[in-house]
Amino acid sequence: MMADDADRRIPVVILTGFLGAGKTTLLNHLLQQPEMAETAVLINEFGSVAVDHHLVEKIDDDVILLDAGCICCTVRGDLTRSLTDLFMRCLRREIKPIRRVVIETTGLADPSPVIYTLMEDFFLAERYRIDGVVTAVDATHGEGQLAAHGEAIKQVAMADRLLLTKADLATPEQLAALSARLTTMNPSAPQLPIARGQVPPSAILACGLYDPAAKSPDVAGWLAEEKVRDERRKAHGHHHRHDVDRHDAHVYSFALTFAEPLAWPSFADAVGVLLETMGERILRIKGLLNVVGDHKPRVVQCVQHVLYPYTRLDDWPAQAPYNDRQSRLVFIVRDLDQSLVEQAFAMFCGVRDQC
Ligand SMILES: Nc1nc2c(ncn2[C@@H]2O[C@H](COP(=O)(O)OP(=O)(O)OP(=O)(O)O)[C@@H](O)[C@H]2O)c(=O)[nH]1
Repeated sequence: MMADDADRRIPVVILTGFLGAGKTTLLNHLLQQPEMAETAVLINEFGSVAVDHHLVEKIDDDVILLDAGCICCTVRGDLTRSLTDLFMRCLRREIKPIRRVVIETTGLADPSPVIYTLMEDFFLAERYRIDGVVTAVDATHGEGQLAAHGEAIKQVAMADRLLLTKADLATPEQLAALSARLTTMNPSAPQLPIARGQVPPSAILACGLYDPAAKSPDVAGWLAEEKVRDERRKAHGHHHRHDVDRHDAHVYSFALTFAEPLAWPSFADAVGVLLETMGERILRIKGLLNVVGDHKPRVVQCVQHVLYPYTRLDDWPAQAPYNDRQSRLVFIVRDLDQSLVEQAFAMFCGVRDQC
């Protein structure tokens, strides 16, 4: 079934992709395009201290931050509430009309519960339709992530469009090998290599109604599993219980807060040593840093063993927790003891976590 002109439901794009694949970068580019006007954005993050919503350069305030935690586990109820609330606020004309919603999931999200919720929740399914699952795959780290993380496989298999990000950093051989791998996993999804998030909106919009039958047989199975989980949850009244079996229990997040401004060279040394010695176990680092001599907050990003060039925000966010101008770094790691990371910062920067 295709969405026709009579379908007045609000289209929802689900933007997914493994940790650090470039979802926020892509979103920032898209939201600058006139075709994307009147788009509400829902952002979900895994770490306890959210960073991404400060990095989305959106002029108005249609960016909604979902509760901390992963959208496919604890935050599902919050997704339903946020979309319901958004619709009702539009109806009551408390906010400008919206033409579309983009949901940026955490890099660890299994998209199936999000898809399931949008298709099966009675209130939502009457008012919203899935306009496509767009999956960003990091051309430089994608193959390793697909080999190590079941979530990355699901994100690819469920996609309507696959964006091979960081094409500027990948070799032609890397791109070709990744593309061949993606084709075997999801032959029907068009693939598009992109650099620095630069993709025309037409490449991600109007994918048609989400059709699990057009995907690999696994996809229908994952959605059926979701139904079973949902029924079990309802039967046991465990609406807010974390699905412990959904994520790899070895992967977890912690945040470090430093009260004193950091000297950039010492910080770079600490991160350099961490990435060199424990890079395999560091999936993602991101945060805002108060650097000696710099009035603007620096945005720090690492994906596995790569430290990306820092950027700056124009000003410190006015909202807590960042309004205290302390540096905060969120780590998503696999089997890595927080104390080892703390030791590196104590040794190189002479700072201790405040929490
Ligand atoms: N050179 C280059 N860097 C990129 C590209 N896309 C993203 N990056 C960088 O990669 C890092 C991670 O990008 P994000 O857009 O934050 O990735 P994400 O998928 O939103 O990350 P999570 O939300 O943590 O999963 C940032 O430092 C980006 O600047 C690209 O195409 N080329």
